[in-house]
Amino acid sequence: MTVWRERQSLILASQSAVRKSLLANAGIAVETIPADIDERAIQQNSGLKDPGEIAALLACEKATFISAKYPDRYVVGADQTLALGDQLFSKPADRAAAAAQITTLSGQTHALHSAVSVVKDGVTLFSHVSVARMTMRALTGSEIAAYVDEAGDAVTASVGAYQLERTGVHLFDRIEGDHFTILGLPLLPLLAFLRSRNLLAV
Ligand SMILES: Nc1nc2c(ncn2[C@@H]2O[C@H](COP(=O)(O)OP(=O)(O)OP(=O)(O)O)[C@@H](O)[C@H]2O)c(=O)[nH]1
Repeated sequence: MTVWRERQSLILASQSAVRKSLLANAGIAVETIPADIDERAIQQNSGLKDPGEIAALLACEKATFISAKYPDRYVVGADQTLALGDQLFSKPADRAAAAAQITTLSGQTHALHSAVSVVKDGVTLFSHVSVARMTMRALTGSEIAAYVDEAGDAVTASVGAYQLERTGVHLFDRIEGDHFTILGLPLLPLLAFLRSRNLLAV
């Protein structure tokens, strides 16, 4: 059963398995076509410093890039940034970089900005950014090493070096914000927009 009313499926311009699963589990017919854009170059050329604005720009760029190749299709783009004060983090390159990043985040509260855009025929129909605040436990070196060993290479798959719904949950004392925002997709605002366009059956 699908709740998606369009004849053609929704396109998710993302390689993110968890973003796809969030949409598919909501009963939406979705296909993934990752956008091959240079995120770091776009970010640098924009001159933007605000983590929410950076996420919004990149989400829109991904959706627009794919929309140009798929006329008459609804395309969703998403992006997530992590900020500790003025410091922005990217996905750690390897386990050692993940351990160093977690050491920096330990005992502090960082912000995850997750942005989503919907583009059709090159027109941005919807754009939204949600924020979650993540308070990490004060972790010892051996606790961080044990976490990285347990989480494995998955630590390089997300900007925070954690998957909250898996081992990452052990890193936190407190979480403020919605679960989907933390996983990288402001799902509820996206569904509200799609519903407002009469694209959902529920
Ligand atoms: N499973 C899981 N994934 C997370 C979590 N937090 C962040 N992520 C993922 O980390 C990635 C954030 O990096 P992005 O650059 O936004 O997206 P990406 O994975 O590179 O994919 P693109 O959309 O193709 O750029 C996304 O795939 C998020 O879904 C989490 O707690 N759990």
